[in-house]
This record gives sequence, structure tokens and C-alpha cells, in this order.
Amino acid sequence: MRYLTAGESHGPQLTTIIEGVPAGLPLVADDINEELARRQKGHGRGRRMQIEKDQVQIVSGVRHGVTLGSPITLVVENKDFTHWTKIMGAEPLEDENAEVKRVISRPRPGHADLNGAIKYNHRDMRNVLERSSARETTVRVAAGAVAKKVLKELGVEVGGHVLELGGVVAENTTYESLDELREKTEISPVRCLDKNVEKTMMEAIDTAKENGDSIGGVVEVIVEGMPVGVGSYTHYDNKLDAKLAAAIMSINAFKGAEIGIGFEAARRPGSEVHDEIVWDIERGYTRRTNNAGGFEGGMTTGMPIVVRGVMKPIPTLYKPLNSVDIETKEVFAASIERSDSCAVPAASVVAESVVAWELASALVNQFGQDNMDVIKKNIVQHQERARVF
Ligand SMILES: Cc1cc2nc3c(=O)[nH]c(=O)nc-3n(C[C@H](O)[C@H](O)[C@H](O)COP(=O)(O)O)c2cc1C
Ligand SMILES: C=C(O[C@@H]1CC(C(=O)O)=C[C@@H](OP(=O)(O)O)[C@H]1O)C(=O)O
Repeated sequence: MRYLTAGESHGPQLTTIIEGVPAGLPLVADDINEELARRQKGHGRGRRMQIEKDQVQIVSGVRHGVTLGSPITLVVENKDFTHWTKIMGAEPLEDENAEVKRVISRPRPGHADLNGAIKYNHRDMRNVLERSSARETTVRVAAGAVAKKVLKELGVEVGGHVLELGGVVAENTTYESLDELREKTEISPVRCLDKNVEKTMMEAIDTAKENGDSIGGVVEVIVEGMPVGVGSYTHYDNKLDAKLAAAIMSINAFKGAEIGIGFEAARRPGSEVHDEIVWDIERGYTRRTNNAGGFEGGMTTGMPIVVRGVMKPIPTLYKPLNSVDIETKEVFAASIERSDSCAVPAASVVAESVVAWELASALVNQFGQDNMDVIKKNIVQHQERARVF
């Protein structure tokens, strides 16, 4: 499976074309809309989220609520576009002196503005920020919703939560089942499982906002039900854990990824890192612990997958840092119109989506690509062989 996304942040719409989704998958707009709504929530977002109410239009690849096996096109409208029609219009401007020709020449430290402008030779940095904006993650979540449907049909469940926010760390993150994790995080304004720190996290966001600052954090994605042996050790670009790390790192503002105990493995001896192997007739091979986070040798172990990602603080600051105007070369401290002060809760939904995409894609590629029935049968057979192996 593969997908492309297109669309500018303040343009008319965002689009994704998804290719390779098997035929026979039940899929309706509400499956996707639910995920889009989850991405829009979370304490700390700016005014833009009050303007948008993301809803998908399925314009190809689905008939009567079932996928056809042909490319699926999903479209999400930018409601804010009505305020930007002149600035973002595709037609050439009739009046060369029009006010909308005003260019952005002041790059924000931490955003894509300066590097993007130099690379593409844009004197107007709007041409960079429109596409580098995390608005694009809307349609990545839409594609992820389709991936989650594929996974659910194959018995694989995905959940995510916020582990850390602006230095406030969640301690009690236990949950009985992914259903419980999802229920608890859905009612938390910061998508955190630990009720004791939820309020402190919100206060940290409010304080950052009052100070014109921003904060980042750590998110975790957990996946249950993946069969053993998905991915491969045979070649570097077949390693599924590497694909997950790249997917997490591709999210705007994400600066690190770890699987299982991750960086903690550097501080422990091998005897306290590696997970002992056990076998019983019902479950086949499992592990006593899951420090590896569901991966060995680039392949799934059959244990839950645990992936974490770190998000840096939002770059656009009301309390501006110094930068240089590319026209005058003068130092300036920029004032801004609007921005999120924290988007970690929203980013946890994006993280779930990109992880779901990689896993669904790997399952479909490995177990037969054309229709859901064949894939399901192949997975059942594979699981049975692995159990008694
Ligand atoms: C959900 C989400 C919302 C974001 N909102 C903002 C924002 O309001 N203002 C901003 O400057 N950056 C925001 N960012 C981060 C920038 O998009 C990101 O820092 C930028 O694309 C530069 O890329 P890099 O940080 O990965 O190097 C957001 C990121 C995510 C995931
Ligand atoms: C629009 C979204 O996030 C945007 C991501 C973003 C950025 O620079 O990444 C900047 C802000 O855009 P604006 O300047 O229009 O307020 C965020 O609101 C979204 O998540 O849907």
C-alpha cells in the first residue's frame, strides 16, 4: 500500500490518494471522520482549530461502503480558505501591486521557512510554510483511519497516549485493555492516562501560553494482535521497526523515536534487556517481558508493539526569538498572528495513524494484496503454523 498527500494549509482542500488497499474492506466516511475529530482535540491548540471542522469526502475507490481495490481518494476541505482566497488563489494576479502580494521575508527559528526558501528559491516564505505546516497531518490521519480499518479486520488494535508534556511525566500509565486505554485518553484533554498529572500538564500548557512560549512532549503508541514474523531481517529496507521509526520521525516537529525500552537499553546489562522465550499450546511462543517492544531482527515478535516519539516545542512563538529578514538582512523579533502553544495530544493521534499505516501496509504486502478474505485466511494459517512450530 502507498499514499500521496497534496494540499496547502490555507488552500481550498487537502487530498490523499491511497493505492493498494485490498478489495472487500468495509469503509464509510464516519470511520475516517472519527479519527479526524480526535486529531482536532487537545488542550493548547490555537484559533485555527475553532475554524476547521474536518470532514472527509470519499471520492473514489469505495462503492456502497466497501473498498473496490482501486485507488481511494479522500478530500478534506479547509474551511479557513474562505479567508485566504485572494492570497492563496491559483490564478495569476491581475493587479501586480495588490496588497495580497505582500511577501513573508522573516523566517521563524525552528520552522521550515529559511531552509525551504533557500532550497526552492522562494523570496516569499508563504510558499514554504503553506506545505510545511502540520495541517497536512489531517490527511495522514485520514489514510491512517483506512489503515486502522484494515488492521481491525485482521484482529490488530492500535492505541496511543501522551507520556510527557513540558517536563511533566505520567507515572501511572497502566490499563487493562486497549479499549480501556482508548476510553480514558478520549476523555482526557491532554490524552494522558495518569489522572494525577493531567491537571499539571494543562497548567504547563497554560503557563507556556501566558508566557508566549510553547512546549513539547513524548507520545506512545501501542499495537496488539500483530502476528509474529512481519517485516524482515533480510534487507535494510525490509526492517519494519526501521519503517516505524521513519514514520514517527516524519511527523512535523518530531525529533526522536524509540521502540520498547529504547534508549534505556544502553543503561542495562543484556540479562535485563532481552525477553525470555516461553511456549504453551494455546498461545505458542511468547515472551516473559516485552523490553524489545514487539520487534527483533526487524520482524514482529507477536508481542505488543510499543513505539514512542518525542515532539519538540512548537516553533512559532508569541515571545519571538531573533531572526534575520532575508530582504534587509536586519535582525528582527517577529510578532505573530496565531499558533498552537502545544500540539502533543493531537500529535499522539497522528503517531497512531502513521504507525497503523506502516503495519497495515506490511500485513497486506506479506499476506496477499488483492482482497481481505484471502489476507484473513493467510494470516490464520500463518498463526497456526507459528503456534506449533
Ligand atoms: C499537530 C501539529 C500541530 C502543529 N502546529 C504548529 C503551529 O501552530 N505552529 C508552528 O509553528 N508549528 C506547528 N507544528 C510544528 C511544525 O509544523 C514543525 O515544527 C515544522 O513543520 C518544522 O518541521 P520540524 O520541526 O519537523 O523540523 C505543529 C506540528 C504538529 C504535529
Ligand atoms: C491547521 C493545523 O495546524 C496548523 C499547523 C501549523 C504549522 O505550522 O505546522 C500552524 C498553524 O496553522 P495556522 O497558522 O493556520 O493557525 C496550525 O493551526 C491543523 O493541525 O489542522
